[in-house]
Amino acid sequence: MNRKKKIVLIGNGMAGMRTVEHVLKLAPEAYEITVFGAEPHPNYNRIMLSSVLAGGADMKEIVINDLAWYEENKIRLHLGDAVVQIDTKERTVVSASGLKAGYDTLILATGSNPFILPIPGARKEGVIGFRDIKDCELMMEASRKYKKAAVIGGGLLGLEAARGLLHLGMDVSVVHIHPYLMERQLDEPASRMLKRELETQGMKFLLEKQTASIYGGRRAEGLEFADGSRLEADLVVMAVGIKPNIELAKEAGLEVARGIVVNDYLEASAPGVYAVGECAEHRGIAYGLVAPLYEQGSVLAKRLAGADTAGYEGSVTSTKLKVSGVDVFSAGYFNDTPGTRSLRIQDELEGTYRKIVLQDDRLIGAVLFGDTTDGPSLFAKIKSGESVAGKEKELLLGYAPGQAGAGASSPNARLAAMADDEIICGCNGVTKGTIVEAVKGGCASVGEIKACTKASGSCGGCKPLVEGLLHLYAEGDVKTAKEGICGCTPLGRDEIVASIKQMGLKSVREVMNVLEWREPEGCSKCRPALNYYLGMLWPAEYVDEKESRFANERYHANIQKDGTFSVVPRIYGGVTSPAELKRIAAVAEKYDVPMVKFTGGQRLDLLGVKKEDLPKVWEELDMASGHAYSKALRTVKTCVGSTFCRFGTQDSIGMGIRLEKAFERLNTPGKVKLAVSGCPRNCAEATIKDLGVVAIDGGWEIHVGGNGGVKVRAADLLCVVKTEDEVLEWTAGFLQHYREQANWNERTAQWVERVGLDAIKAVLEHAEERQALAARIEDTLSRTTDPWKEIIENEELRKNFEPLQDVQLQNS
Ligand SMILES: Cc1cc2nc3c(=O)[nH]c(=O)nc-3n(C[C@H](O)[C@H](O)[C@H](O)COP(=O)(O)OP(=O)(O)OC[C@H]3O[C@@H](n4cnc5c(N)ncnc54)[C@H](O)[C@@H]3O)c2cc1C
Ligand SMILES: NC(=O)c1ccc[n+]([C@@H]2O[C@H](COP(=O)([O-])OP(=O)(O)OC[C@H]3O[C@@H](n4cnc5c(N)ncnc54)[C@H](O)[C@@H]3O)[C@@H](O)[C@H]2O)c1
Ligand code: SF4
Ligand code: FES
Repeated sequence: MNRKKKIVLIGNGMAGMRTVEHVLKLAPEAYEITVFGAEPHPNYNRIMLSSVLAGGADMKEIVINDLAWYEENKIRLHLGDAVVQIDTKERTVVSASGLKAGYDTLILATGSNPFILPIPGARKEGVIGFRDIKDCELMMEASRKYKKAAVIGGGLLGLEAARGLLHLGMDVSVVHIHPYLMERQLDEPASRMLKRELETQGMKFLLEKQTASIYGGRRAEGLEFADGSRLEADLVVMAVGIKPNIELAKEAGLEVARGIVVNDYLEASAPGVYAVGECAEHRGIAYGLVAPLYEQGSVLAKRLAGADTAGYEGSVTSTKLKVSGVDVFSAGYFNDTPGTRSLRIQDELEGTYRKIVLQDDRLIGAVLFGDTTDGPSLFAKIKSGESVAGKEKELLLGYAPGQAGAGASSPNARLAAMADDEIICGCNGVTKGTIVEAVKGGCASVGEIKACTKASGSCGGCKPLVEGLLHLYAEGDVKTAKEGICGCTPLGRDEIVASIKQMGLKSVREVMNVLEWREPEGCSKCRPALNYYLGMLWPAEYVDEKESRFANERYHANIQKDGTFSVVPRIYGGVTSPAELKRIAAVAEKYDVPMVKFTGGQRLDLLGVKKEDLPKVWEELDMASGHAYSKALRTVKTCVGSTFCRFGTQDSIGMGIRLEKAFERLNTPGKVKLAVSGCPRNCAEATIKDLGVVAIDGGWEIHVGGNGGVKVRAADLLCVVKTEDEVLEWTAGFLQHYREQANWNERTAQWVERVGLDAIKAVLEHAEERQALAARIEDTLSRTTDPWKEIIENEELRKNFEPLQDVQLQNS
């Protein structure tokens, strides 16, 4: 059997992983792939950090490929483990943790580091760059404690950081060395308009200021400038440019200049070694924007997959500032220099500015402020280098002279006039033609177009244009177009569930075929959702489709960032015994479990278990699965209650254990946490749980829809009952109603908020309906088995836990 060739990728960032994605598409079986990432996160969209800071996205939304994706694609991923040495003769790399990996092909995609001004005080606490999740978190944390922020650098990054800090409630001053902002992208009039707009948003500016030092104690307290003046600041963000990260390559003896020197096929100076992204220098240029880096990745992937490809010839770039309420676009050479001529138009009333720069009848640059709709078509003309002789005014005005009015200059008219091969999404290289085709093929929302074409999936700057094309070319009213559960279907959850019921559809594949899924294989959003709906509707017949579940649910353990797993056995009501504790301790010792920890839900977590040890660990623990990895009933937290507590009015432990034993193994749309408190002092924090039971004199209160996570929500009081049996019946009714009505992946807090407590009460207060729901949940529960036990007893299933044989990686 032929040995698969090995790719080692250093740098789990945007350019490197885009290259790997392409290779997997073009030649899925050709390589064993190992990825080292210095950051402790899976591949994420760095561009979106600005939006995270400005409150437009959350960290979860910016993940491009989650850990399950790596697992599914058999990529060996080492997170938080930087490569520290490359031996280009032996063709090996060594990581900080001492791992040694051999390669046939090595891809360096180490990106850049922020440039930190070498001034006194630059290493003080509170002085940071803005490059990664860690920086973003530091800024968010600082904004909770401090008030004054200074951003050094009035370029794209500095202004986006400043906008984010304003959103976080800080008083923000931008310190810029030049007389006007974004001088690398804008001419002076556009820059002045930009400054005025940002000032109205609350940003302050100190222009032509050179920072000489940062003063303060251990933490920064302010900036001192070369002219002797000072600015107070508790947080200093340096955004004065970037430096390609080339140290590793340099030490390995590769040719470097500003970046790692590569040829048109991204080859570095040693055999089998390539570089892509910001760390690479091609024909003297190291780029700092994703579009050219993705172009490089595409060429390299084709090369590695053995597909025909022309070499990479360099890129003309365009930029768009991602600050809400401000539309700025810049492309090519926008300054007036000898041999160029420029045309400009400024409308102070409308707050718009347009400038085009020409050389020898060709368009070589453009700046737009206020309305950037024409950015893509101007950029296309710059890239094509075609003659625009006689069309200069048309380009400047956005319509042919004499055609003004009658909507000739409206964004729609301009979108309609664009040629099919004009690029709409620069980040992902998607043309107008591709988007129109997707719309005509049935994509009915920006989300669906993104899923089909990737357009608008990176910086989001092209979203208004994508939306414009959608409105222009969709057949029927887009506003009433349904938001499907994902890009594979225009159908919503309710329509899908109703069709499954009415047509008696019994498998994921059948649903996709009958309901005419656009993507025959579905995606990671719809497959698990369909698997859930089918299991919920047909508890007796439906056989759970393991491959439609996420990696955690397939392995019945939570995958950790180093590739090991965490094991949480079920400890009913949080009550254990010396014998059980001894067994857990013995297993932890035998399998070298690096950490045993109490969870927030009063359970024990064995962290760092190797995949191949999981079945043995479960077997020797001889305890039920705690389902800490799945959308299911997790824990029932209890307080001491009347058994020992002098305030307790009821037996909260006994009630908690009854509930946990009654509903364990139950699949639910989102995870479900319960708690029981023995009196209104509520020590078990029952009112921030999906369902919380609180004892009162002579009965129990049942609260629902609580959440203690990112968005805290206090639960709503559903009812007050007298007996434990009634608690059981109402809980059964509530959980089954949630199972039947909520969207997959929707927690009770979101569901209760969406449908309203009154609507839920109206159903559950009806005794017959409540009992019917309880009967249905009982039927489902009677068919469940413990997943750990199932694997322990089944040799075939145990094989899934054998170590991957196909990747060779040894400790040095
Ligand atoms: C806040 C922000 C907003 C931005 N907005 C835009 C935008 O709107 N449009 C745009 O086009 N561009 C934007 N950019 C720039 C864009 O994000 C970068 O050009 C792009 O991420 C570079 O990709 P890369 O893969 O070369 O580097 P990166 O994405 O930085 O990835 C490199 C990775 O390699 C890792 N690494 C480094 N050394 C090692 C080692 N020895 N071993 C293992 N791993 C290592 C790093 O930790 C990093 O995770 C923005 C950048 C930032 C910071
Ligand atoms: N929307 C976008 O496209 C976007 C957003 C953020 C970042 N990025 C990219 O990320 C990278 C980093 O961005 P950046 O803005 O740091 O780099 P940059 O090099 O584009 O801008 C740095 C700015 O800092 C100023 N500066 C330099 N020294 C200074 C000093 N001592 N005091 C005050 N100002 C000083 C410069 O005049 C310049 O305007 C770039 O490649 C950029 O293209 C792009
Ligand atoms: S909630 Fe009441 S019964 Fe339970 S531990 Fe607290 S004080 Fe005691
Ligand atoms: S231009 Fe950045 S996502 Fe389309």
